[in-house]
Amino acid sequence: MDRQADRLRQVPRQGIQVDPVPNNEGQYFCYIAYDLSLFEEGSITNVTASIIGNVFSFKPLKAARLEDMRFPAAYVKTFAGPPTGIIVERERLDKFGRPLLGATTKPKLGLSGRNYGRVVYEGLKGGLDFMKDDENINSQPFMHWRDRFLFVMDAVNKASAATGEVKGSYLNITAGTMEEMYRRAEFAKELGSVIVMVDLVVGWTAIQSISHWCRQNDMILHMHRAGHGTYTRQKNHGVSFRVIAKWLRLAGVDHVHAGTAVGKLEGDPMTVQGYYNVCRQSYTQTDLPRGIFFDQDWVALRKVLPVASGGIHAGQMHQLLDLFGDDVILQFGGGTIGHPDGIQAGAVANRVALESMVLARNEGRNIAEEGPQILKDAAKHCGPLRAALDTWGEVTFNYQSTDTSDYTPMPSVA
Ligand SMILES: O=C(COP(=O)(O)O)[C@H](O)[C@H](O)COP(=O)(O)O
Ligand SMILES: [Mg+2]
Repeated sequence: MDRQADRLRQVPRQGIQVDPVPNNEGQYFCYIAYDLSLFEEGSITNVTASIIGNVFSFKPLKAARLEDMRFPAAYVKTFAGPPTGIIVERERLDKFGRPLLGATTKPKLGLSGRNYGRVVYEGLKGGLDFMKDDENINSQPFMHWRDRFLFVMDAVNKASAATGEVKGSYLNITAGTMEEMYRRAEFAKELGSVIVMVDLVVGWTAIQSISHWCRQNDMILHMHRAGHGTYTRQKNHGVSFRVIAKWLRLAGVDHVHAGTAVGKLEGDPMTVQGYYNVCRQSYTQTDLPRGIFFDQDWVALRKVLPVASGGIHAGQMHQLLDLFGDDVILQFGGGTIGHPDGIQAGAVANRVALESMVLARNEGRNIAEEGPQILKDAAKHCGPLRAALDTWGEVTFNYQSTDTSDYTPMPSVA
């Protein structure tokens, strides 16, 4: 890594530089610096058409992977960025000093609007801050979008009244046309929702358009990265998610799914922390163990709140808090709704697990090591947490083992 860092310092500000010697996998690192005037200001669509438009299909190229990008401050300044940002979101929600808690409503397909609303109410009443539509919940024959919005907002209002807390549910406005997305967004606003959601598959122009709408309407924008795995997962071809995260911050989303490290979906801890840093730092420094190749000045662009979601449960609370800190949404779908005593009990278990862990951390305890005991102690006074730990068990996965094999040092070119 040191040699690679030395190498990075020599990267030119213009032109192409290819390492003369391949790494152990027979791959070459290549650095390309483009002239700023080749890009339209404020358009991720234009950036992507240029950077990944044709290159990846060239015949002589067996495979290529875009690992990272650095944007000059002058170009960053041409984007509006997240419409709300972490600071304003926390103020609007009146929630500070802890991660936010959410859950994806399950089963993802098949519920009627009324039954869907019941799940939302149970989760929020039990202590979650947010519930969330799943990525492919749009407007299907079993539940039209308007019915979903009405039943969900009824649940949000009732749960807010019952708990005295600000609550929300990400209403997925993803649709086949922009006109329809705006129609759904307007209705969400009319009903008093604080947040709307779109899927990454809507495309960059649609993301930037809806981001502008959110900015004009004081609405939080949640982004589900549906589909990203088709081009981010293969380590020798495609685009790293850290680049997608950078594009999304520029394009302007408030939340983005960025991985869990300890859940059911791929992503090692250090690399996932790198994605989080890109989302929520003011200035991201080169950090090769976390896959960050370049310094990036975000020039006062607001911060994106990363979302940890995908097969996580209360028994992993210490790991999640230790890995990601406070500025994150911890989203337990099956880990709430699959609770043996019901959805509300699942939400109570997650809220109690989170608050006990935050309290222990604030008292100076080492939660990474003492976490399982802290959870067991909290469960003595909380039946739902006890049942959750009995159901999903002790955590055995060693999240500190870090696979950095993707970033084998480049050979020296001295
Ligand atoms: O439905 C879920 C998670 O449900 P559950 O909590 O029941 O596993 C989401 O679509 C995943 O978060 C997507 O993955 P990612 O967040 O990595 O994009
Ligand atoms: Mg999902």
